[in-house]
Amino acid sequence: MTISSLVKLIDVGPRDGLQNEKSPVPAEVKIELVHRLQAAGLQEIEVTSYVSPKWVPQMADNHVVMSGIQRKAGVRYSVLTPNLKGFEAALLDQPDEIVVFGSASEAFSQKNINCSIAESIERFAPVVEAALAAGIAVRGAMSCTVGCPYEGEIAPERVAYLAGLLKGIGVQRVDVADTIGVGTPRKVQRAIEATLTHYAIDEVSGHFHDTYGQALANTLAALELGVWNFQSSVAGLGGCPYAKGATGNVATEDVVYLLHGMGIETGIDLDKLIDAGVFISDFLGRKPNSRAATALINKRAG
Ligand SMILES: CC(C)(COP(=O)([O-])OP(=O)([O-])OC[C@H]1O[C@@H](n2cnc3c(N)ncnc32)[C@H](O)[C@@H]1OP(=O)([O-])[O-])[C@@H](O)C(=O)NCCC(=O)NCCSC(=O)C[C@@](C)(O)CC(=O)[O-]
Repeated sequence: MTISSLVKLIDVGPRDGLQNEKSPVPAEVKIELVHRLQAAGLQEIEVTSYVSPKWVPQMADNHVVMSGIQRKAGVRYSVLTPNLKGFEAALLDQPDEIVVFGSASEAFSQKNINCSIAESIERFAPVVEAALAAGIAVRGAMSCTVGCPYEGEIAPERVAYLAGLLKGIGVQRVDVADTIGVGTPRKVQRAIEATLTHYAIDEVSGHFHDTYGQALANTLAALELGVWNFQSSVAGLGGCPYAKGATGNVATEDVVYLLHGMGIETGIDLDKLIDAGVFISDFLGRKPNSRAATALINKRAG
């Protein structure tokens, strides 16, 4: 398989990146982050989630954030919707894409969305149907495709099983997520290959957390299989509230540096992206968790 000469990145920083922050991040800051990401050339941004504010308080301002964004033509804004209640709320804010989020691990499904895998599919089915009827695209996030914080290693067959269930209810494309960042290249490739038994390569994206420093290697391994859609988080923000100890997604800056270094186009201006990462990191009172950003910031400082 040839490596694609073009890669599409979905920055999930405003959602996956910020959902785990303990102190509330004001809606204006989230909106400004989205504006900076789109100005840097991101064409897909995962903005927020319509989940229970009791479960994830940081995303309680979903409506304020979504309605406060000055949308840029050509940019796709996606949001997470776990059930019809979330979808109905999201619909008012007109996302371009909704994301239902399932898990290859039963235990993680219970901890994250309070139901079994089978029950999650029953909940997602009417959401998918309603979204497609409203002309909204549907993505499915598949958590724990290589490892689970509660069950340990996850076999590729379980990924194929989940992918098949999502395909069966009409989910158009899926993310192969290494939620806790335990994956290494061959394991990640097996999870992707399992997904490819139900989805075409153009419908599969990689979503790698960087807990063990493997996310860039895993990105390269996915590229080698022909994957050309990836999720990443500006400044390496994030973590999942139901995956203790897991760190953020791979930093978008690091992925862009890797891709541009390989001659792969992303449409992203790395300098502007770094500034977006500095903006949100300054607000959070820390340095961007990106090796490329740190190196280039030091270089700028001379
Ligand atoms: C899914 C539920 C809602 C089920 O939660 P539940 O308690 O089973 O739901 P319920 O239907 O019994 O409702 C309980 C209460 O929640 C309310 N409720 C019910 N649904 C909604 C909604 N959509 N929006 C707002 N409120 C809602 C509902 O109205 C009710 O309110 P009450 O009567 O108690 O006041 C809950 O478990 C939840 O919100 N979980 C949040 C999970 C989450 O956001 N996790 C993080 C994102 S996933 C992730 O990060 C992984 C990913 C995608 O990045 C990929 C990867 O790396 O793996």
